[in-house]
Amino acid sequence: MTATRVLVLNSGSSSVKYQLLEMTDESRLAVGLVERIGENQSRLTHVCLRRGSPVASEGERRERVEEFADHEAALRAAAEELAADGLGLDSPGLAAIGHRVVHGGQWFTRPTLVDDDVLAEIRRLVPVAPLHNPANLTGITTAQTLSPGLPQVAVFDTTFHTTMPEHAARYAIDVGTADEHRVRRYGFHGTSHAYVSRRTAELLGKDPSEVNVIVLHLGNGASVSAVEGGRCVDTSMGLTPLEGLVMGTRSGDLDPAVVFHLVRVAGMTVDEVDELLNKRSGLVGLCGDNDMREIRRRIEEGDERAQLAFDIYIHRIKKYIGAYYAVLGRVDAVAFTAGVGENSPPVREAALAGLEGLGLAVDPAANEAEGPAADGARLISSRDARVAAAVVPTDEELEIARQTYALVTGREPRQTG
Ligand SMILES: Nc1ncnc2c1ncn2[C@@H]1O[C@H](COP(=O)(O)OP(=O)(O)O)[C@@H](O)[C@H]1O
Ligand SMILES: CC(=O)OP(=O)(O)O
Ligand SMILES: [Mg+2]
Repeated sequence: MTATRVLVLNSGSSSVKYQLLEMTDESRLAVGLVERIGENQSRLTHVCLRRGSPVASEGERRERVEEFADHEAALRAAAEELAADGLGLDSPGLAAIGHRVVHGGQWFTRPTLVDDDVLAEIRRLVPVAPLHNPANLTGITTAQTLSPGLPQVAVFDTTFHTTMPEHAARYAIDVGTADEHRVRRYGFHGTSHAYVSRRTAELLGKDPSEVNVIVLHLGNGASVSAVEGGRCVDTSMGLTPLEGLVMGTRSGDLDPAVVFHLVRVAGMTVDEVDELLNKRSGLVGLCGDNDMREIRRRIEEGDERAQLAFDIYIHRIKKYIGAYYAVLGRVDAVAFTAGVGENSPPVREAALAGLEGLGLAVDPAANEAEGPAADGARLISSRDARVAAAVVPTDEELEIARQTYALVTGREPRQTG
């Protein structure tokens, strides 16, 4: 049996998303999610879409609610579910496992076959991606144990941003100190920004090299990037995934002196400030909820705290659209993606409201409608808008699978959407 399948693991701080793909036609054989890892009511949801052997029926959805104490336990459970469908990690059809790795520093400019040196480098970057890289490492080492000898490929969030020019990547601090400690802007969600900017070009009927796109990746973590002819020229996240937009639990941009103030005047430790800015800020810090659905529901009921949190969130997005418009000079499209970007018409409407002077205008009916394309990608701008606005669902897993399969087979990755 030729090995043409790729398992993709996207390990987040408290969840693992996984997908098994058949790369000859890019179909999904199984998808799953383990949420609330480390809590006593973790939940595993597994859907088998095509049988590997006659055990489970197609489209069967299974759920397990139990305690998965850590990412290793979660991955072992996911592997059991795959095995129950005859799609186990030891099946001969599996060509490789592709891992999303959030921080790859400056050096990983392409997907990389994992060896001990690569693992050591990902470990060295833990201090600058404390919510993500430890989970990514556990994902890789557990997969190595469960499928010894199988190629493990790391696909980095930072890679797409390594094309940023020096004037966008450097902070204006002492050069010697910055270089010694590798303090610079790396950017994240790169796999998503790459995929969505290409898919947006395709939606406009153009080659990626011809279009300039502002991509708004609005998930729990959120970032925006300026993509010029297919290359990233600026992005809102920096040394860590804390800079930039207001996020579910992270503050995004603030005056760095806020940190000194909280340490010196409020008597907080550096670790306490770190926890405040990463976990108790953003939407949750402002109004107690980080889920945009719940925030919109509260706004409908007249809740003022939820309204203010929403307004701050939108104001920051607008500032970045303006900034990246200036960086790019000419913009062909603004694309919304990830959980909030794909599913929240009020966010898209508010983010582009009042930007008619920049050539941006939303068609209210299109903004509410479902997309005609199979993947849901669609234009939401009004006819007279000079700059397109689009909803483009991201597919980090497909992109990681393509990169992984290309690396192990020695072929170029597919470039469509
Ligand atoms: N139907 C919806 N309407 C508004 N927001 C939504 C909807 N579905 C999901 N979201 C938002 O998307 C977020 C998750 O986005 P996602 O891209 O999956 O994040 P992550 O990959 O960081 O876990 C949720 O926290 C919620 O705020
Ligand atoms: C880098 C980052 O913020 O990732 P996520 O949105 O998955 O938390
Ligand atoms: Mg995400």
